Amino acid sequence: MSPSDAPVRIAIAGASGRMGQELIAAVLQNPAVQLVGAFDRAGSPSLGQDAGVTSGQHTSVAITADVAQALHNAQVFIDFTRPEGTFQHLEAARTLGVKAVIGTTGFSDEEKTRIAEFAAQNAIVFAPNMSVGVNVTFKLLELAAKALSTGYDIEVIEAHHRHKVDAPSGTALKMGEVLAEALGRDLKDCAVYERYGHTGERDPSTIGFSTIRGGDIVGDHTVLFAGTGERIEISHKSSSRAGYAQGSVRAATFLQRQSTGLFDMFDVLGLRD
Ligand SMILES: NC(=O)C1=CN([C@@H]2O[C@H](COP(=O)(O)OP(=O)(O)OC[C@H]3O[C@@H](n4cnc5c(N)ncnc54)[C@H](OP(=O)(O)O)[C@@H]3O)[C@@H](O)[C@H]2O)C=CC1
Ligand SMILES: O=C(O)C1=N[C@H](C(=O)O)C[C@H](O)C1
Repeated sequence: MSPSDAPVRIAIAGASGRMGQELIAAVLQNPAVQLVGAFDRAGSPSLGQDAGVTSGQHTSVAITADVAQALHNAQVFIDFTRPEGTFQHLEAARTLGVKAVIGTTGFSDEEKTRIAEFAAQNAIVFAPNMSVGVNVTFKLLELAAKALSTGYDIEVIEAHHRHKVDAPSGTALKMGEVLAEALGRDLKDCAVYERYGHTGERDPSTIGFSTIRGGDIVGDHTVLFAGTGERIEISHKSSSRAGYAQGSVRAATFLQRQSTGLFDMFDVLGLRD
């Protein structure tokens, strides 16, 4: 086996989280990658457990709160945590030369700039949605927005589980950016995130966002183009988290061919124009 064929050595941040567990399962079943580290924050009840426990597998990797120890043998770490955690992990990874796949959402614009600065040293894939289907949906939205640029009001509607802490979802915001760019607008100027009371008539230049939170909804996104006498809806619905995890593993193997730079799933999937 040549070094380039060797499995990519992966560490998982937020190892006991919903995505952390899904990622560990995806890594354990994919021979192109190898689990070498799993970490979670201090105080997590999962510390010391075998990382494979939820997948029903025994691994030689125990979940630790020691980020440097979890990263020391890794080539890439995959982070689905919270923005403040992601930056702590990026700091540790910088000194060790470890690349990153970041799926965490809820970053401010200033924080996104900081991620780009980290990527100048070690390559990063950063995307609010790692599923192939959602990234293809972004392309469909671009096409639809260009074709329906006048006479159609655009609304982005998203629904997620009751535990989600950020709104609108990172995916919904990215959809807004794709739509605004296709229409030659700036999302900052045309997004409407709230409506209440006497709102006045709808401004046709706006892109509206609606957020639903409840139960165990994995992640639904719909963009509505509402015209006169017709409506077009483009929807993506996730029924499990497997697609996010498999996309993340694909992103980690993509990083094998990159030393520095900031990438997203369009780069990983070959969808960039
Ligand atoms: N890009 C994509 O495709 C997707 C992105 N996401 C995003 O991934 C993130 C995680 O989602 P999900 O797995 O559902 O969330 P969970 O809350 O289930 O998991 C988050 C994990 O990160 C840990 N964590 C929380 N805060 C910190 C911190 N400050 N430092 C270090 N670790 C921390 C949690 O530990 P503890 O339990 O102790 O709090 C937990 O282990 C969200 O931002 C979500 O939007 C989710 C799905 C797909
Ligand atoms: O928190 C989640 O669950 C999800 N978060 C991502 C987002 O904010 O877009 C991706 C997916 O929708 C699931």
